[in-house]
Parts: sequence; C-alpha cells; structure tokens
Amino acid sequence: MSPNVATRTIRIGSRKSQLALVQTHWVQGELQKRFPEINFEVKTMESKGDKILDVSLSKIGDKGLFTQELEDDMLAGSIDFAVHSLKDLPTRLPEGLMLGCVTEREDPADALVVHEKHAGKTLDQLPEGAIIGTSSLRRLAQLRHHFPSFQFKDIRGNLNTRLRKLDEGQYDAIILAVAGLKRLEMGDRIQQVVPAEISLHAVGQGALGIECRSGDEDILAVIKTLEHVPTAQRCYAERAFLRELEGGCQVPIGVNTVIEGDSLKLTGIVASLDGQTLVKDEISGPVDTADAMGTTLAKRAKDAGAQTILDEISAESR
Ligand SMILES: NCc1[nH]cc(CCC(=O)O)c1CC(=O)O
Repeated sequence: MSPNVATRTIRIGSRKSQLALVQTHWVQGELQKRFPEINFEVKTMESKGDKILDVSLSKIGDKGLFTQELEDDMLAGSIDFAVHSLKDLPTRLPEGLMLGCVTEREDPADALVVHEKHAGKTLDQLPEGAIIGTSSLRRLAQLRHHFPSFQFKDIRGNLNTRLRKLDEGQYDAIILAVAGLKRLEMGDRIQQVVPAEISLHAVGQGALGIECRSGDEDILAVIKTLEHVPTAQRCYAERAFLRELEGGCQVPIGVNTVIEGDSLKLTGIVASLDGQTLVKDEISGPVDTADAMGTTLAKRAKDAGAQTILDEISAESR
C-alpha cells in the first residue's frame, strides 16, 4: 500500500437514487475491507437527470446528464472518485478525468416487467396494441421491429416510480435493466429476460464505472482493486463502438459481447426509430484489441447504412 494513502480519508461521490446508493455503498464496503486503514466517506448529490423528470430523456439528449455535478466536484477536489452505472457515463469524459475502474457485470440484458393482468406472459404473448413503457430509443426501436403492433410510451423516474406507474395501469408492461432490478432485490418482478435476438443491451449495461482524476495514482491504486478484467475488456469494446457512432444526441445502439479464451466477440446494432432498418454486424479478435475492434465495427456499420440512420435522427431532433 502506498504510504500516501495510509490514514487518509477518501471521498466517494454518488447520485442519491436508491440504485446509485446501493451501488456506491457496495464499492465503499468492498474498499473498506481491502483498506481498513483508509476512511471511505460517501458524499451524495442530485444530478440534472434526477431533477428534470418531465422531459423525455431522448429530447434532453445531453451528455453527462447524470454525471456532470459529480465531475465538477471531482475536478474541484471535494470528492476523489465517483461511482456510476457505466451505462450512464458518457464515452468522452471531461478533460482531466478518466474511467479508472470497471467492476464485474451483472446480467447486462433487459427485462420485461408486466402489469398483473398479464402475469405469466412473455413479449410474444402480450396483446396487440399493448402499451410498453420505455424512455430508451434503443429499446423502442428494436422492440418495434419485432412487435410492430405495440404502442410505446415514455416513462421517467427512478425504478420505484416506474414500477408504481406500471402497477397503476398506465402501461401493460415496461422494460428495465435486469441489473438494476436485481441490485434493488426486485428480481422477482422480472417476467422475461429479453433475448439478445430481440434486443441487444446498452453499452456498459450492468457494470459499474468508477471515474477519477486522470493520473491520480493513489486513487487509481485503490479503485483498481475492484476491476474485473473481462468485464472491462468487454465494456472497452462496447464504449469504443458507441463513441465512434455518437453524434450530439441519443441514438438507438445496442451491443452484445462474449469472451472465449483470449478472443472477444462484439455484436453491434444501430436501429432506425421506426424499427424498419436494423444494421447489425459482429467482429472477433484478441481481447487486448477491444478498443480498436469497437471502432472498426462502428466504421463498418456506418458504411452499411448506420450513417444514414444517425443523420436522420440528428435532423429530427434539431
Ligand atoms: N438510465 C437509467 C439506468 N442506469 C442504469 C440502470 C440500471 C443498471 C445498469 O444498467 O447498470 C438504469 C435503469 C434501467 O435502464 O432500467
């Protein structure tokens, strides 16, 4: 252990949502076990994404919606690192900050959660015209492709709020991340884990990303002890794919990654909002080329029609 960090206090930044707190307290507990001589404190704050609840996420479309306040505090030195759902962490970070650690991933898939009147039904058994709640363009576009008869309605708020809106009857079913439900011990609400053939998950879904100041070696030495290398490699490939495709707005992009031995396979999809066009492709290569694989697959996808989809979306959101 580096003497610089002994007997000091390390401040961890977190959003205040129940899920964020469960995740941050897990990180705090794991680090406290490993470094009993350090005092780990949690400092919470509300992000813009937690405050603006009446506007569709795809319309806000702003990067760092859930992370910016924490990043400002990190740069100002009032916290030392921040714990995020990796999926909410932009692929380009502000100058002076870096992704310092990726923890072991939960199941990255999406989950179908249904109103009690549909108990026991999977996606293909829901009635025509069923109202599905999601605020993710990725989920909407891929589900619409497979189930054109469904109606899609925006849903915002934290997990508990969304479940309440479903239970009140505002939706027939909603789509949520398996990981979030399991972490909040609500895995029993999962009616169906959405198969990859129907919908690919979000970049980084199910993993935690710990963001810190670039080159803060003392902090890096501490947080790296929680890194799960295979998850990190998968997520680096996924994030490179997204980074290369991203413009200024939220885009319907899904991924899937598998590691077998020293080989990583990345599958990526870019979908048009009407669900009509899906550009899907895959790439395999050595795990230590994850980043380059993501970029290459993205370039290939652009040439195969993804660029047209992205241009259409950015024109619409203007
Ligand atoms: N954008 C909201 C968000 N950010 C992370 C999770 C769930 C946990 C995860 O994916 O790691 C969720 C909720 C959801 O998509 O259902």
